Amino acid sequence: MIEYRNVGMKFGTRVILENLSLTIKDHELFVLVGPSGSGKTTLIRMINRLTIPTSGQIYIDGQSVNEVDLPTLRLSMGYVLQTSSLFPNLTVGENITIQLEQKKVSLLERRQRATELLGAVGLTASDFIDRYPAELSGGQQQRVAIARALATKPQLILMDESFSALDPVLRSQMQALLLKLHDQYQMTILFVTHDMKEAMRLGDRIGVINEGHLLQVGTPTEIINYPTTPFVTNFFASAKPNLGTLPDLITTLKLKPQALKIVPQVQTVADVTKLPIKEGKLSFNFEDQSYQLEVSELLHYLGKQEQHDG
Ligand SMILES: Nc1ncnc2c1ncn2[C@@H]1O[C@H](COP(=O)(O)OP(=O)(O)OP(=O)(O)O)[C@@H](O)[C@H]1O
Repeated sequence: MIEYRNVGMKFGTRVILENLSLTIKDHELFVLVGPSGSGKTTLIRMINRLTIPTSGQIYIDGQSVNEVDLPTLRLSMGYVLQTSSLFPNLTVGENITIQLEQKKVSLLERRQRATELLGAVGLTASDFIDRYPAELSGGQQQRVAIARALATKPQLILMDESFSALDPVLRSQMQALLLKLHDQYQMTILFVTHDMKEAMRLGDRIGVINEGHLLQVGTPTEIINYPTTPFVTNFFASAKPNLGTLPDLITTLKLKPQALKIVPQVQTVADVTKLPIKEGKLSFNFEDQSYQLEVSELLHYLGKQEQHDG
């Protein structure tokens, strides 16, 4: 469990964070979301002591991070940044296992672990293990960075805008990969992003931060349905379609009609009754994403379309 207790941060006379308290539970994927400059990076860096708060304390499992010896603290967690932080002079395999080398794990074991981790992040070990970072695409580099963060089987992974530099398709694939890895390894993940849609997709819980103030903490459903401030309402307004609502479906259908089996089926209101619907929702997968569509919305849309066509 990670606890921020009354944390404050000033740079000179500028107050960046004031009296912020937050608890992140074991095993959860917690997303800290907020606009640029709101204090997200400052907060995440306090956990591995890259930034020292000017007031308050951070605790991991009840122990202040200040009390842990720095190399031990950093070795105990993975850290994935926005752009590749791989060492250019080391191969992919060496990059992944660098912390294991520090822990004096044998070369054979390191090689085995790198092979296993490359598989976990969707890269064929025989193709990638001996390549250098410059020989990889941006997306592949981020996969390797994630593999490296997993190498010591940490209980905690910090991710700071880790997918922000990727194009939308790759970003979506990486989000799906992260959800899969989280499911598989059950580590605690603190993920920082300024993208509300990414927050909605990834977060077990989301913390919304603006100008150094934590405005609301809740599940994606709570945040969308019960925003407690106008800022949260407005910030998430554009995130709604990505939850699988109708505009999202329509965009998807128009782009790739052949990819969705339901396309030819749904032309009129009557067609909806023939679809496999559970508890008022139509579920389907498309490009690694799961969509759930409220049937009432679909009917509403089709009703409008029929009127329009008529
Ligand atoms: N070393 C520093 N010295 C002075 N001001 C700083 C320093 N680091 C961060 N800040 C300021 O603190 C505020 C919060 O920065 P931070 O990087 O935490 O925001 P952020 O939410 O992560 O933004 P972004 O999404 O753009 O990375 C910003 O106004 C920034 O200018």
